[in-house]
Amino acid sequence: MTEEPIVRVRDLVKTYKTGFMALNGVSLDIRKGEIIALLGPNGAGKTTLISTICGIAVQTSGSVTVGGHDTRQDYRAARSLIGLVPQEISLEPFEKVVNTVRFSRGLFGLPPDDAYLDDLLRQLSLHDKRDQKVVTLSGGMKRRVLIAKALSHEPQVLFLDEPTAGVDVELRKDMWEIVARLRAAGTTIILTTHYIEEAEAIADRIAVINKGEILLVEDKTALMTRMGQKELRIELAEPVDAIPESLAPYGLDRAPDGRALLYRYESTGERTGITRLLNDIQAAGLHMSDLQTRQSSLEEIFVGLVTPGASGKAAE
Ligand SMILES: Nc1ncnc2c1ncn2[C@@H]1O[C@H](COP(=O)(O)OP(=O)(O)OP(=O)(O)O)[C@@H](O)[C@H]1O
Repeated sequence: MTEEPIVRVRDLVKTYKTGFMALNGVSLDIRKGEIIALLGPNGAGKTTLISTICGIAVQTSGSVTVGGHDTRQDYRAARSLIGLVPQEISLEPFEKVVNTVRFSRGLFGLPPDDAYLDDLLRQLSLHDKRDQKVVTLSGGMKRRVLIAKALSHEPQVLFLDEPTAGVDVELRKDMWEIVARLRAAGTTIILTTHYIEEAEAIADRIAVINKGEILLVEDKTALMTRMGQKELRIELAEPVDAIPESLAPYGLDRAPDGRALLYRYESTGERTGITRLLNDIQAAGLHMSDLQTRQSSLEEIFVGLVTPGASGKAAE
């Protein structure tokens, strides 16, 4: 039996006052306990989608339920299950870390629970900073405080809008570890990101959104296998000026220096044609010095999906 999704989005349309339709019929189920990454170019509608699910923006039509509660009819119950880490850092600079987190919890009408908050701060490696003023923290620590605030009322679902925008690589990896730990503790996580390697590193599922529409939602590994291509790089002992006519059917590319031939094939295909190609290369009188294969990255798949006219295959 499949479990009810923790977040259920149905036919969501959001038209702003300007008349701009930022969401055009989005439907999406988010499973309990997963990490789902929303990928999309600038202006695709990611923040609008998150804001609408969290009840910050009101949809024009369609519905959202969180834990079975409709976000319009039963806003408080739905919102109490959600933690939101916004894109912008918005913190009281002169407040102590622990107070700002306590305050967030209070906003949800929950009784104080310092044991929970201490535990949370520990989980986010913020415990030794609990009595420091926010203004004295580094940018990375401030982001952790935002996460602590978002989790202060013990929500089941955490939305992270661009959690690592503009942070350095080391901090980004720290953030990935935090996300992995939260997931292990049972939190469902929805994140938007511009960094495709971020989605590749931490998400279980990928949703690609473009121009207010969801283009696909798929298991990350399955997506990479289904849409990924492999490239075989055949290094040649002697450079060639042109690809021999007999090899034309393989659609090979020649490396700019003529020292390698590139062959692309479906990674899922049973017949890759490689054995025949290698025989034909030898028959054409070329000598190979090395072979390397490379799997296309999520980034290449993504660009193929959202760029008009790019890789016809991915746009199918
Ligand atoms: N309050 C608003 N009024 C009018 N248009 C808006 C409003 N907020 C967003 N938009 C427009 O809606 C579209 C989607 O914006 P949104 O912020 O959801 O995209 P996004 O995918 O989060 O983009 P980014 O990656 O740049 O953050 C954009 O074209 C944006 O200009």
